[in-house]
Amino acid sequence: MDSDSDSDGSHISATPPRNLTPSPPQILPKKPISNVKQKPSKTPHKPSSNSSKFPQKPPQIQHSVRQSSDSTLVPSFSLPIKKPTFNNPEISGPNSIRAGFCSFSKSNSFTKYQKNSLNFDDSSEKDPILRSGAGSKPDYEVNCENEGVCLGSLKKRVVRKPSNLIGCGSRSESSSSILPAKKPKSGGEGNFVRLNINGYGNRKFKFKGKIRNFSSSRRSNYYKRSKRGIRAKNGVENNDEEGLGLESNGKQVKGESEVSSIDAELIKKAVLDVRSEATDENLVSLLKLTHGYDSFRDGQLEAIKMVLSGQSTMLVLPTGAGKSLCYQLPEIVFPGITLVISPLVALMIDQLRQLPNVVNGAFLSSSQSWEEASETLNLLKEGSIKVLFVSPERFLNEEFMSIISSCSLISLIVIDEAHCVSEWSHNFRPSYMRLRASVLRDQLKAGCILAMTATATKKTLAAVMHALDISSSKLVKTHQLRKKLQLSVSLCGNSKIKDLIAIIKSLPYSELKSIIIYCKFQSETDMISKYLSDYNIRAMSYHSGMLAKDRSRVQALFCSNKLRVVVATVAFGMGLDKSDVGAVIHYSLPESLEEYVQEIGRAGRDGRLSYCHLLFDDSSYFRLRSLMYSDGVDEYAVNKLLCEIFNHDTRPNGKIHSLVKESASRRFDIKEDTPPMELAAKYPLIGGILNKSDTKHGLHVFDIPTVANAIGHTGVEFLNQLQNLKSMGEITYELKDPGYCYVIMHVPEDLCSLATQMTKWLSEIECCKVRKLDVVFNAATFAVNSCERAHGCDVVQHTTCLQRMISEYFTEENLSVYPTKIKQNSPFLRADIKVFLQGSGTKFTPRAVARIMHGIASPAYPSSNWSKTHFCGGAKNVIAWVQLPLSGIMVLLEKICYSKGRYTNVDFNAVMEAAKLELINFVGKDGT
Ligand SMILES: Nc1ncnc2c1ncn2[C@@H]1O[C@H](COP(=O)(O)OP(=O)(O)OP(=O)(O)O)[C@@H](O)[C@H]1O
Repeated sequence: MDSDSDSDGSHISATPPRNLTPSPPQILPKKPISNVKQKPSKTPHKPSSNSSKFPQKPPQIQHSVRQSSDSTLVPSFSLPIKKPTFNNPEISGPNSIRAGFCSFSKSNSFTKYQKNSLNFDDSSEKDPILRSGAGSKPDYEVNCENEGVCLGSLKKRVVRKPSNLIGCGSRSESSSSILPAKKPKSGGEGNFVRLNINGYGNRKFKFKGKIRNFSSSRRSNYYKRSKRGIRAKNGVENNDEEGLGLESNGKQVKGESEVSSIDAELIKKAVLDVRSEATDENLVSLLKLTHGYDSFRDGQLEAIKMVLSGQSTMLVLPTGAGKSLCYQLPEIVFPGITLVISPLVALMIDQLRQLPNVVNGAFLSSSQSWEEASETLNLLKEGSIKVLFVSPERFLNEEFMSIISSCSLISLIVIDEAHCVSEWSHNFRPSYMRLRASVLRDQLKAGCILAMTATATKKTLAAVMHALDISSSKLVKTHQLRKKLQLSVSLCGNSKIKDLIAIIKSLPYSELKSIIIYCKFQSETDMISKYLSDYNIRAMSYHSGMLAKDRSRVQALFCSNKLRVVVATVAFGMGLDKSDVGAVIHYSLPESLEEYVQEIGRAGRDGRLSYCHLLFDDSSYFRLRSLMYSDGVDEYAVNKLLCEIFNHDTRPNGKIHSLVKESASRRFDIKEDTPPMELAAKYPLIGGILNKSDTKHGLHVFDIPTVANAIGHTGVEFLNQLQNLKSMGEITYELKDPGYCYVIMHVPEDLCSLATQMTKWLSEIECCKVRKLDVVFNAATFAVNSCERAHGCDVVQHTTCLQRMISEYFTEENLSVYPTKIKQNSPFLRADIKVFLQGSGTKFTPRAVARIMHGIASPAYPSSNWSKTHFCGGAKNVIAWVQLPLSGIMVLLEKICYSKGRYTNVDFNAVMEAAKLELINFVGKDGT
């Protein structure tokens, strides 16, 4: 499975693998039939077993259908990073790089905006907010001026640093004066990975791409937008039907001209007023001056007041409800810095852009060169940065921790996407585990913690609040879904893709100018976007397998309304603040209600009525459910791993030891990252490297010209692609013997019981993920089959019942309301396992057998070995003549049928149990 994460850090544990066999694509005509038109019928389509349940014309909708926004408008989101291209370093000499394949370090370019700053020197003693929320370093100053509050030069432009590529001299001029005395070590983060090109010496890659002046583009955007803003205030263009205080485009961009029109003295006074008394009135005045909004939205004021009074707060607001404001306002009022921990560089960039212009912001991510990271840290030490966005991986870096804790007063630590702290969330990230109250409060002396999320169940919230030591009374939570999202569901007929076309061609979708379609697999996105284009629906795909520049292009086209439909994997949408997305269609079942709520939350951020449709079917649910088990481990494997880690003879205490990742992954059948061969199938560049490289100690050493020539790339293209793969987290290079390094401090007394505990914990996480998928499927099934079709629900529209189920799920953690469709046994299962074991001479664990029966590959039992057995199945082409509807034309259809595994509809655990019994019979002992 394609996890498609563009995240900046470690993989989520127990997440399906990147590159498993995709689900079966739908039958596609070789040539589109342009004259086949979908006529919307007058009456709702009657559900039938073999046709789409989606009516050609949906039932009456009370609200007017949204129109596209003015296409001449400036995009509400423009990508600030333009990947620099290399000045062609024509590769002529024997230049070689050592490339080790691993994927724990994900790379992203460094961008830093310096903005006009707001500085303080008020005495904290006089000030209740400074006393309560400011931590324990009252002597701290941030560029103090004589006046209590001062604004930086209003004319100062936002400076955008050129992107850091691969540490080959792309450091900006200005950074030279503030280089740290010591080059940071790569440490535990895998950062600062550098390309070692023998023979280049000091030769620099020049920054060839034009450095876009972010400031000037923002300024011109502002001029265009501010007109709308004014009109909105006059009521001409205010479409805020919810009365949430939304501007017409849901967003007001701050430009310098706007700041310059504001009297700095007013902001200064407003800040001082809030500091002395954080009343509603004082806060609204400050909000208006800094952000231009007239009022707060639901939950904002309550959260801001708590934070300003130094009380750590858990904030749960729906996507697009305005969580960022809840730290943006306090950060202006607080004297010290605000650290915002954010999981994705894309999110950091977006949030950096949204900072009010009076605040200096920067970000640090694990992919920066040490020069750039040092530069930011130096600015931080100088007190020139008020808000710092950091990746959670930073908190694993001792050097960062010691710098940050020694140099700055940290008034506030914000944890964005805080559900990632909990292993019970839909998106647990091990790097978030370090974020504990003990680290944030005791080590960093943070004055206050603000944890924010849009999607967290009761169990997840409890875990997050426990980890961050937030009292249960400090939870600010509003309804889980924004109003005005119309939810509908349909069970697919024979052809899912045709159902999709029917939906898009019928009202209200046919009138919408901005639609996102979510798919599970990368190949699906390409296939569907092509299909839609063939039907004259302007669509493009977006997934993490694409080059960064292509992804940026798709996003920019979409945001400027030049592209109507984006067909994307989960990789699309984080940090996307496009207000006028009219619809989100799920072509694949989301893995959890959390994922569903996040993704539909990208529609209708402008407060207008928007549409969300979920298409589902049994077979893709079974397939997804199987894939949920692809990362799990056996107790047997955990035990073996622990024995190797704590081997007394070869690994004495107190010394650094390592475990080579790839071989360990294979030996213990524990999923590591995408293996090179799988990458090669996906990326020709990797195939070229594998063909032309010498392998030494697990590293691939190769000569750039040879490989670049072999695959028909120029040197620049080659290096760009290499960088791109690094930024996607697929590869790193110049790593020596990539492995896990560790020091044994204390050998656990009983490795066996530790292994049991660890396996139990991992399997609970696995079960939790499976149950989340079951809940989505059951909710969809209930809507289609059992909903009473009252209170606004009908054949397809299920806003009321889905909203009720979502709300129940998030408040009650009600995971098993409806019986699952998965079978607990099959009459032939044991016999099939027996035949399989007799026909293979390899040793298996019950999990390995169950995986094969479910068609899932694993490191020790790759699909190349087992996919041809009839238990696992394999890819094959089916060609058939099919008559097109309404035309009488016969067309040749080609369908690639992918392996599904014979027993995907039988519960994985039940298959494991059966395998265990057969293994006992077969080898005479318990499953080994
Ligand atoms: N009080 C307000 N009045 C009007 N607009 C607001 C207000 N607060 C926030 N906004 C706007 O709402 C939009 C969404 O805000 P923001 O990005 O903070 O949402 P979010 O809750 O963080 O969403 P997500 O979970 O998707 O990241 C932004 O364009 C922001 O400027």
